[in-house]
Amino acid sequence: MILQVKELSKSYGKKLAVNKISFSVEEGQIFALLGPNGAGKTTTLKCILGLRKEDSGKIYLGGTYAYLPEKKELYKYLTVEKMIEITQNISKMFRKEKAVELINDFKISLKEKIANLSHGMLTQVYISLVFAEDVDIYFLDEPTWGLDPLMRSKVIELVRKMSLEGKTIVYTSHILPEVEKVADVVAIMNHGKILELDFLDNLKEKYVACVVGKNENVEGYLFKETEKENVYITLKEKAIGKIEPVTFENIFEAIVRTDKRTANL
Ligand SMILES: Nc1ncnc2c1ncn2[C@@H]1O[C@H](COP(=O)(O)OP(=O)(O)OP(=O)(O)O)[C@@H](O)[C@H]1O
Repeated sequence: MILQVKELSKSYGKKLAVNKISFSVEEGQIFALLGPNGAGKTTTLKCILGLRKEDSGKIYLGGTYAYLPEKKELYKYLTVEKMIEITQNISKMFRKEKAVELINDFKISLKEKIANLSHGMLTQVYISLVFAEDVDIYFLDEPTWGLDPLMRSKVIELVRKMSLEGKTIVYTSHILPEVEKVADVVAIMNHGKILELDFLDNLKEKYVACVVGKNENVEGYLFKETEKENVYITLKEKAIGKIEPVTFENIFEAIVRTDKRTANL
């Protein structure tokens, strides 16, 4: 195990941003932390990286790491080339040739000023700088935010390649089809809690939708209501009535929309 988080909590004043969450990540795994805005994903990453001090809980991080923050900001008045040079001077693990190769792959000129890059291009430069670090674990906070579909695929391809090389990836995202393409394990967060944590394949396997009459009660997440029927998303063994398959998106939506306590799972 390369990362273990145990009972981590963090508040900002009265706001409980992360509420006793636990998970662990194995070497070489791609671990996706999912959840709607404000779920507590960034705070979790920041506590792991020591950028925020947790209120309670234990964190074990057993390797070198690099971090792609949610706010992708680089020094505006430098060129991409200068940015690479500076990064090389401050980081022992940085491989200049790798950064240049990745930036060339994204078809961005090394002579370009950071200020002239579009949001997507800036993200690509930042991702290249992060992946050029020869570390054990990469923490990526919304690495594909603001990228067009082609570029998103490219980044996801990179994530997969790094994982094949034995690197560990922990990343946050809102984009479920993309997560589905690449993640080994997913943790679904809402209101500071992890509501579901499993291998993606297990998760898709263990839930089904069941359609029951209005007066029937199912232990599960109420997903849809029609005049005559209710549709629940529930664990296979708890399902009654007419059973239908569900997509990962359905499962995510149901878990995030319904409070776990009312779901009785
Ligand atoms: N510096 C801060 N001061 C006060 N409250 C904060 C601060 N940072 C985050 N929060 C609050 O903590 C909660 C969790 O925020 P966090 O940024 O961790 O969520 P997130 O899941 O990363 O959201 P998003 O997907 O929108 O980036 C939110 O309610 C947010 O408003």
